Parts: sequence; C-alpha cells; structure tokens
Amino acid sequence: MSERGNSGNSGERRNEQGRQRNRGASGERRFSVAAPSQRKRRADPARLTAFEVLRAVAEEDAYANLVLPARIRENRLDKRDAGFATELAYGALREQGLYDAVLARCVDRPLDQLDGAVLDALRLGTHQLLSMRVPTHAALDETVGLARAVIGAGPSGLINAVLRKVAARDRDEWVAELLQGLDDDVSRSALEHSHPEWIVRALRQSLAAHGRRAEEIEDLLAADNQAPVVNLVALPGLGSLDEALAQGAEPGTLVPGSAYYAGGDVSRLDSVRAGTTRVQDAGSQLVARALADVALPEGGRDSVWLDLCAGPGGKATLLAAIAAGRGATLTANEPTPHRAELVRKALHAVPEDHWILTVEDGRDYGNAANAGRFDRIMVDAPCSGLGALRRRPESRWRKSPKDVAELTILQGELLDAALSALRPGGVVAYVTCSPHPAETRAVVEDVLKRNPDARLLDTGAAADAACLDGTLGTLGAAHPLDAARPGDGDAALGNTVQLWPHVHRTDAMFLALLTKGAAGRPATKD
Ligand SMILES: C[S@@+](CC[C@H](N)C(=O)[O-])C[C@H]1O[C@@H](n2cnc3c(N)ncnc32)[C@H](O)[C@@H]1O
Repeated sequence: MSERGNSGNSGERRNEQGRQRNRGASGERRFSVAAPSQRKRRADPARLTAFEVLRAVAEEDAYANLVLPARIRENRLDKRDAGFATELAYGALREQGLYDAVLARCVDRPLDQLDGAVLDALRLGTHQLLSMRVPTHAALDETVGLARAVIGAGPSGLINAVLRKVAARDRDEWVAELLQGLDDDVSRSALEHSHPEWIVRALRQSLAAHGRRAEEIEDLLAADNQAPVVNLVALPGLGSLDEALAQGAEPGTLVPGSAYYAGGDVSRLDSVRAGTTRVQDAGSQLVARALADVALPEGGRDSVWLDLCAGPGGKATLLAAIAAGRGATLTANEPTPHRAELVRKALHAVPEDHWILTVEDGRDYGNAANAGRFDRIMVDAPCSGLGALRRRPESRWRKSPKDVAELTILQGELLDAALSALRPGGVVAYVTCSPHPAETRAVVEDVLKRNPDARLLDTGAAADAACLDGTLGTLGAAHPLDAARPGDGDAALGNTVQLWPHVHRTDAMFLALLTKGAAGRPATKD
C-alpha cells in the first residue's frame, strides 16, 4: 500500500485530513523544502494507475471506464488505492476544461506545446490540489515523483514550478479569477462545471424544450460531474434483489424491481454472476418497461417484439425477460459482431425459446420482407451519449457538434425502418441516451412528417404508469397529452419524456412512443 492514509514520508493523510491542513496560520500554503531533484523518484501505484488511464485515453482513444479496472488489477491496488485512483483519473478527465484553463495561466507557453505526458501529470496534480483532500506538499512531491519515474527527470522542475503556482489559490479562487471578464452565461457555466460550451448550449435548449427552468442548468452540469450510484435490476420472473438488499442495497425509488447499490464490486453477488440481477441505469429500465407495458392502441397480437439496436444487451435482456413472462419472443438485433456477442451473453439468463439474435444493419429491417412484422419495437438509437457524461468522464471532450449532425441521419433512418417493420396498432419506443434536441425531438418530428400514418402516443402517461410512484409524467414530460400532428404547433411534440440526472438520478434518457395506423391512414387517437 502506498503511504497515503498515514503521515508517511509525504505527510499526506488521504481521506482523513483536508487540504487546509497544510496551510500555515496565515492561510498560505506550505511547500516541501526539498528541491524537485532531491525528492522521491518512485511512482505511487494509485497515481501511476490514474496516469496510465489518462495516457491511454489520450493516445489510444481508450475509454477510461474500460481501461481503469484492468490497470487497477495489473497494478494490484487494494480497495482504498483503487478508490483513490478512480477519483483521480475520473476527476482529472471530467474537469480537464477547468484545469487546462488554470494551467494556461501557470505555464509560460501554449498548453498544446507541452508534451502530452507532462500535461497529463499536471492535470493529475491540479486535481489533487484543487478538488481532492490531498495536502499540497504531497500533491507536489507525488506528482513530481510520478513524472521522474515515468517521464524522466527533465520535466520535473517545470511540473514542480507550475503546480506551485496552481497551489497558490484554491479552487473557488481560481474559478472566480477565471470568470472575471466572462459575461456570457454559457461560457461561465461551461468553465465553472467543466463542460464544452456547445454541450452547455444543447442542454440549456433541451431543458427549455421540456418546460424546465433555465437555472436548472447549474444542477444538471454539477450532476454530470458526480459518479452515479450503481443501479441494479432483477429480471422479472427470473431474478431477485434479496441478496443485494441483504448486502446493503436500497430499494429503487423510480422503477419496480430495482435497487441502488453502493457496496462496491457487484460481481461478488451470486445473482449478478448468474445474470438474473443486472447492473442497469434506472432510466434504461424505465424506458424498457414503458414500452413493454403501454397498452397497444388497437389491442390484438402482442407476441412478436424487436430490439433494433440491442448491443450490449441491457434493455434487450430486460425486454426478453418480460417477453418470456408473457409468452412473447424478442428478436435482439445488433450489427456489430462483438457487441452482438455481448447481447448473447446478457441474454443467456433468459430461456432460449424467448429470444433470437440477429446481426444486421437495423435499417435493413425496413425492407419489404419485414413490413408489419412486429408488435413492439425498441429503437435505442446510437447517439452522442450526452445523457451519460457522468459515466464516461472523457467523452464530453471527444464529441463535437459534427458527430451529432451525422448521428441524426442514422437515427431518423432507424426510426423509419422500425415504423415500417411495425404492424398497424403496434408501438415503437424511440430512445436516446442524449437530451440533445437534434437527436430527440427533431428526429421524431422529421420522422412523423415522413410517415403520415404514424403518431405520438401519450409517452408521459406510459412512463408514469411504468414508474413506481406515478409522478414521472409530472416530472419528466412538459405537457399533458397531446397527440396532435406536426404542424399543429410546438405542442405537437410536447408529449415526450426526458429524464435528468439532477432530477431523477438517471442518465438523461429521452423516450417517445409512437404508433401507426393501417397503411395509408393515420393512426387513430386513443
Ligand atoms: C445506445 S446503444 C444501444 C444500447 C442497448 N439498447 C442497451 O440497452 O444495452 C446503440 C447500439 O446501436 C448499434 N448500432 C449502430 N449502428 C446501427 C445500425 N445501423 N443498426 C442497428 N444498430 C446500430 C450500436 O452498435 C450500439 O450497440
């Protein structure tokens, strides 16, 4: 175990003492008297792990949430060090925007002229100084030690000098300084909560479009910077939450059969290993249940279901379990072979005669051969993922408005294909893990224009009925039922559901339920 947690060489007392501890009586920061060259030359394993994660993200386009567990295992971190490495890596990645703004004030050249490894070491040092309870001298010594061990002695003087400048102010002081002269609300929120400005703009638009208060943006951005609690689902008819609840999980408050689990490694639970209890965001559970439970407008057959974009299989597995309980069968489709294998693995907990796996481009389901085949269809479309920023710490810096523009074309085509594969009187759920208006309401609006036989169902009411306390319709949907056609005014798209991390404690999932009438005639109203 590294020396944190006791006074050790660096004097650091992780988890026990705040950063004020290394301030003198006058409030000034105290620094180590040792010159960088005399300080330690070894890397603390937890910080090394975080550094490796940042490097893999920068150099290999890796996903932090996939790299981190492997590095934790390779570097044999104990639970406490693993927690520290996670907070350090995720925090430094999430808050990169703010930290780079701070560093730009402390480095004598543009940041893009710094070696990438040096910049990552500086970001890690800055996160320890501004956002973690790590004493200043420990943050400096350990970051310089890390740099000496993995980058070389050359940059240690620079890193030491820059971090001393960073340490001259606390986080609030830095934010106040950087905000000076910034008048635009979007720029201010973006800086303070470390989000790209275009994302702040999109989130503000989405809040407004769903009738929420503009000021909520601050809570929403803050929620994006919080690690989510693990949500569990017991597959209906197959799994049970008893074991998780006995291990300290708390019953979920949004959807039936769910729980919040803060007890650490979920793979310790037998039911999770068996695949009958699964990790799944409550928002994902809710949209799947809303599709499964909503009454088919014209009744009739209800046994042929499709998940058009199933990988890695979260919603497909929940839908298949529900289908199994009702004697229905789910076709789970995923075009990417390795993701299709993940779907197969996830589905192994559900009796085999209730699901089929296909590996096709979802748009091919729009072919004549599939016309009118399915009673219920999930279109959980590939999207920008702006609703899950709290899970993927680096993702906000990787996306661009161009990605969104490209995705919206595919999203519309997939929803068109689903409507074609839907039987008259069936239901399609259009879902994104993004609240970006271009990926949500604009896609639905365009598809409704192209498909005159389709219309929106009362999505708020359906989501309301699927959730535990029946309040979602009030919280999630801006308007009461409105099944008007596009062209009747803005209210035509009022009746969709948008979940929010700061309100529902879920990812920001969007849900629109659509139905269609017989060919050539509009779907009848409820
Ligand atoms: C948001 S994810 C689906 C998540 C999944 N429903 C779950 O709950 O685990 C979108 C999926 O769509 C897949 N996809 C991408 N292009 C597609 C296409 N043309 N047709 C169908 N699926 C596609 C992606 O590979 C990805 O697995």
